[in-house]
Amino acid sequence: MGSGGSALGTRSIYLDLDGRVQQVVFGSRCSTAHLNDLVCDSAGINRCTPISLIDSNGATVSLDPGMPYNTHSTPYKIIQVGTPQLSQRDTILRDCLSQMAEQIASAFRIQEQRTEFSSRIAMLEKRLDAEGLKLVEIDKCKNDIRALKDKMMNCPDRKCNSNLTRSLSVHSNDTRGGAHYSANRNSPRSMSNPTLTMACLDYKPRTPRRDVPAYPKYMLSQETIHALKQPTFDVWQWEHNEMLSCLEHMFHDLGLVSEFNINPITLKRWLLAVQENYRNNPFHNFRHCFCVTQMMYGVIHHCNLQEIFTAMDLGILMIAAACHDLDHPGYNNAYQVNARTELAVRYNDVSPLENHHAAVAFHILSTPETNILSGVTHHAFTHIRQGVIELILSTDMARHGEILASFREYLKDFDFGNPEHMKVLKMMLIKCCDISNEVRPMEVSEPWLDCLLEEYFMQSDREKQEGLPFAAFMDRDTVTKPSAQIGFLSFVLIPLFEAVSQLFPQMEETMVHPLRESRDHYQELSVLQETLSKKKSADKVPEGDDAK
Ligand SMILES: Nc1nc2c(ncn2[C@@H]2O[C@H](COP(=O)(O)O)[C@@H](O)[C@H]2O)c(=O)[nH]1
Ligand SMILES: [Mg+2]
Ligand SMILES: [Zn+2]
Repeated sequence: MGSGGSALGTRSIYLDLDGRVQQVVFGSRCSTAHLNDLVCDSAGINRCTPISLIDSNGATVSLDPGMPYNTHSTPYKIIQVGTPQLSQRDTILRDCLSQMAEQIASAFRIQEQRTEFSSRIAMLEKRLDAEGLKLVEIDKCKNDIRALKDKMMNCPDRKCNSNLTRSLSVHSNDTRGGAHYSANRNSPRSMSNPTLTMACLDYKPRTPRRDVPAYPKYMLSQETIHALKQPTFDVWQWEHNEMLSCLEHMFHDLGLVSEFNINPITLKRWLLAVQENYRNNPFHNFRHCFCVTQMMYGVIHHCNLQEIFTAMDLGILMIAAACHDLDHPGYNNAYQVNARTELAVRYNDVSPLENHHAAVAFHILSTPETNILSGVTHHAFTHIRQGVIELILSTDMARHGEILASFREYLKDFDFGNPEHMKVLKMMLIKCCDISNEVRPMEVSEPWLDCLLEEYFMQSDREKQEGLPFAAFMDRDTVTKPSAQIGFLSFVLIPLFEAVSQLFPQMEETMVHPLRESRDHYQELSVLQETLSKKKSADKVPEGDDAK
């Protein structure tokens, strides 16, 4: 083998690169690493690739500056012996590149996932569409959740826009000491949600969340006891627990507790259950239940109904009044029918709400702890049940004309001994109490109108949103207080009370007169509003038009 040395201190080796011979020249003081790089560069392979040289005899030659020389005719072959060993810089570069690659891949994966999610959502939407109403139901749920949140913020069961002064009082220890009922304005049932009721075909009434402790006997002041019997009673000044105490007093006072052999604790539990099964709708809430029952109690005293009705009938009137709007969802029968809710489907569009109120009433009475009728005979229970159902069903205003017409017929020769006459009289009485807000003083009745319109507007807003028919009298764009009341007073309330007052003339002064006054008030208000709006339009006429 000849020496690859030179006078300049350089050396050279020959490489066989796929049959082509290449000379590599390097300095005599070149490092092994540098020589490695030179060989790799000549062969066009990565400098990091571990290589070995093989001589013409097949022997391995170590790659270092002192390696044996060779000639053009005995070139070394290059063998790659492993994966490249990376320099630190290359390692960093490789890591960066692999991270970038990973990110690009994951971006692609995200895109793929997005596409997959989109198609899955589209599939679900298709399925929901295919299942028709369910999509609407889900929307309703969402709206209801929104409405519930609004309601929680606004505390709806309240006295609307009214600032009444306390004219009546409750003895300080009768309800507020905690030993009695606790106020429960914002119970979790505070939702206007027909969907939830509708979804629950086997309605389970709420049971009182607290048991009734042994408590000191309630003490209503004499003033309150007296005021409770009047239609002028200020129903806005009482907390729920106070209203419960008042209701309790009424049942005791009418002798129903002894007549029905009611355990006083069971009465308290029943009242709590009734309260808890009213929702916090703007209008159809526990306070409305209280108003109707208090008016019934007032009418019983005012018209001496104890003389013409049995205790059982009085019980039927009072229980029906307290239960007549149980679990009202805040949307009327027209909505139930048009929206084809579960209630409408369940009751074949026939008074779905009233049927539901009655069913809830008897669910409550089917629970031993809240069954105020557990002490009566089987026969008496059946009679009371029939009477209460009849009365609650008669509160459907769709039956107003029919019931009033029957009563007018019987009035021609009214017979207090005729069960059919008495049944229709009871229907008339609960109907009167149900819509009696306008009988009350203006400062009590007007906030109720605000509440009623609030509930109406909620319904028509929803009907518009759901593409359902909506009633003009519920439309916020057209209704005013006078427009809501003049017709209702003239054609519904006054004729109704006038008919009953033919049997009980004492109602003329206490109830029919206030109704006429209210009608006159709203008629005056209507004229005033019209004049004002005409003046407003006139003021808007441009000056140039005046000159004409
Ligand atoms: N325009 C008015 N409508 C009234 C008023 N008070 C009651 N009503 C309507 O009657 C029903 C009564 O049935 P309910 O069992 O639902 O309470 C009520 O829904 C209203 O539609 C009134 O003062 N003005
Ligand atoms: Mg009702
Ligand atoms: Zn009612």
